[in-house]
Amino acid sequence: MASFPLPISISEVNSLSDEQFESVFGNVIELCTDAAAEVKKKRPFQDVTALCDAFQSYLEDISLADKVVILKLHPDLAGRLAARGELTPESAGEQRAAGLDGLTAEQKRVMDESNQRYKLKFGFPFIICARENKVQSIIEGLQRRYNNSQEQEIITGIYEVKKICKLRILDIVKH
Ligand SMILES: NC(=O)N[C@H]1NC(=O)NC1=O
Repeated sequence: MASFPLPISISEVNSLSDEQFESVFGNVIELCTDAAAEVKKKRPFQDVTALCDAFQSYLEDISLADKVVILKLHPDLAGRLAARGELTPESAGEQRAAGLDGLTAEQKRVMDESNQRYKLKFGFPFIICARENKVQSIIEGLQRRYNNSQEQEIITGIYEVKKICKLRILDIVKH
């Protein structure tokens, strides 16, 4: 991670070395360092919106197969990695913000079963921007979206990844 205090200004973003840029933005899309490696080539950015747009374009322009790879990089919400304390700091903070670290036994059972069922149907985890939700809306979304088609869920999953990405960038860059 960065060896300087965050947040940083857009001009500081533009002055980072390639290596620093990849380190600072390497997890704005969960575990997807390729995105930062591509986006760094688009510098300079005029403002934080332009930087966010570049990551969003990356997510739009990749193939369907690569979109699925990105969805698969995400941890389950309130899943095994969370229980083991092995989430990335970003994901841990987001899951905490939604209240997922304080589930009742019944909520945990429903989450586990619904996550499992969803993953079995689609082949990738259920993804939602946790910071924009609370436990109840996450459980509802998980159950409602199970009825969607594969194609719809790839689109919706990537849409949620874009929201997660934007909030992570706004934690890093002054705006
Ligand atoms: N599965 C899933 O949605 N995970 C992600 N959501 C979020 O807000 N942070 C994550 O890691």
